[in-house]
Amino acid sequence: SVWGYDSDNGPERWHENYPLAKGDKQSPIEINSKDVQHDSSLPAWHASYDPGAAKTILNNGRTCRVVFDDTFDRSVLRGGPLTGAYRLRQLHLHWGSSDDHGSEHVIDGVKYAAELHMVHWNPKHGNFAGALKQPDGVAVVGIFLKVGKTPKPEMKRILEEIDNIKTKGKEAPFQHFDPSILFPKSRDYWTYHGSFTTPPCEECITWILLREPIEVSSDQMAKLRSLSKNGENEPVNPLVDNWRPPQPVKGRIVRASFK
Ligand SMILES: NS(=O)(=O)c1ccco1
Ligand SMILES: [Zn+2]
Repeated sequence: SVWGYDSDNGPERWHENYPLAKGDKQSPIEINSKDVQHDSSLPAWHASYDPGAAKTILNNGRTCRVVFDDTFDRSVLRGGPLTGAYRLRQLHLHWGSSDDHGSEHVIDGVKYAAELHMVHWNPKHGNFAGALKQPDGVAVVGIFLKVGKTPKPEMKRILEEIDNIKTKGKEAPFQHFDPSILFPKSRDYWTYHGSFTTPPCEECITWILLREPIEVSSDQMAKLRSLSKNGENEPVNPLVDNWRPPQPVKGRIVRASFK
């Protein structure tokens, strides 16, 4: 059966069809501050996104994804650990069945309610498919979502669309959206080399994980959990717990831009 997050097709079995899943540079990982190397030479990262590049939002049965026009250098990420400008292709989220878990990366034992990924690729490799085969092919900015009392209004736009994409395969226009409004105040980040957290789990990602979580309300998390894995007119199967657990670090160095 197609890969997913259930007991019969979940992360423990992905390697049966996707051998890369057992590689030694897999993501996510657990980050322990005591093992992190502060690198004072790490530059700041910069995103310059064109709100006009946002196109659609869709439920693919595994996550809620916003897709951007990446046919030219329209919305790009540069700096930080990166060389060159990486094009924004899509953003999506991973979340739990309750507020106490849901993120993929775990920070000093802390699991956040959700984790938002902004996926960018390096145009020097021609196209996204080519970038997947390169160690410097893809850059993902990860933002943690923490449940609190002062939810960030910028998440509203995405969550308002949920009602239009309840079931698998549903898509809706999603335009005039600049995802940089989702960034927290601080630019502090951790970076390490890893993989896609979903099959085929290619090890082509420079991860840039923001230290400061953004806040969402418990109601907003409930909204996210109202998405379904199933298609219209199929038995309801809630889209929750679409996260891969931390993978072996295997001696990799995680650097921090901050002390
Ligand atoms: N979760 S992730 O960011 O590694 C991913 C999977 C597919 C595209 O992006
Ligand atoms: Zn992801």
